[in-house]
Amino acid sequence: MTQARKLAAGNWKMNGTRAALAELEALARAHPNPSVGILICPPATLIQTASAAMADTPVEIGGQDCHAEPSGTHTGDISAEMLVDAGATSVILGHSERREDHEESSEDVRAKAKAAQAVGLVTIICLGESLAQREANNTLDIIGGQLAASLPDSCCATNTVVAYEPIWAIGTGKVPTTAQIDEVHDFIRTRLIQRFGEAEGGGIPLLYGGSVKPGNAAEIFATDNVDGALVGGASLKAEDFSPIITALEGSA
Ligand SMILES: O=C[C@H](O)COP(=O)(O)O
Repeated sequence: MTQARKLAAGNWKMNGTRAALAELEALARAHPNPSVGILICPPATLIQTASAAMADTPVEIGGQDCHAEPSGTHTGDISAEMLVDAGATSVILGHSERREDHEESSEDVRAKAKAAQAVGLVTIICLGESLAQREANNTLDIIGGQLAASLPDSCCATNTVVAYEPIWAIGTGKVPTTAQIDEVHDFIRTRLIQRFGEAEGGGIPLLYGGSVKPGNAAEIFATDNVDGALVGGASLKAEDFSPIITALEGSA
């Protein structure tokens, strides 16, 4: 049985304009007193408005990336301090779409995580294997390598969340079996405890991400060492994300 806190996190990716804030309002109305954490990571343009709109609600707002440097000549980038200034409490780092689109390495992710944790952000660090890597039976090697290199030594139960997102399950409707999720989450938990100790490593929430929907959430949340989800497409509409939150609240 996991000792980590539970979290339902939504990653809006490059979706949403101000009109989408109505979905946040609806989500907050549906969950005035949730027993799990609720986080939405909208595009950067909406962080300040969204955090102001959610100020008196349990819904927290996060970023989708940050730069490793605090300031400087980095056109188009956003620092961790800027996210905090805009009202973010968390930041997603190392999502496979950033690792691929922006050629981010695990070392880049670790530098960003250090910068984010230094200003008080919770870092949601993403790991995941490709279909080719899974089919070659390399999943645990890949995940182990990404985990070791992406997490700085400053990680602990209160400033870190790890999200396992098999790349082949993202936005595809394909979901691993619960046995496959269980194997990877158990492996990550064991490595976290080996590195950070029972209290800290055992307390870091482990999220599953990849085609989580209202119809499969309860089964996924019943899996050992699954403390929540990082949800893409189904987090864009309150009517889809709300039952996922409710399923997490109902999980043991
Ligand atoms: O960050 C979220 C993941 O990439 C999952 O996306 P998805 O729920 O649309 O498959």
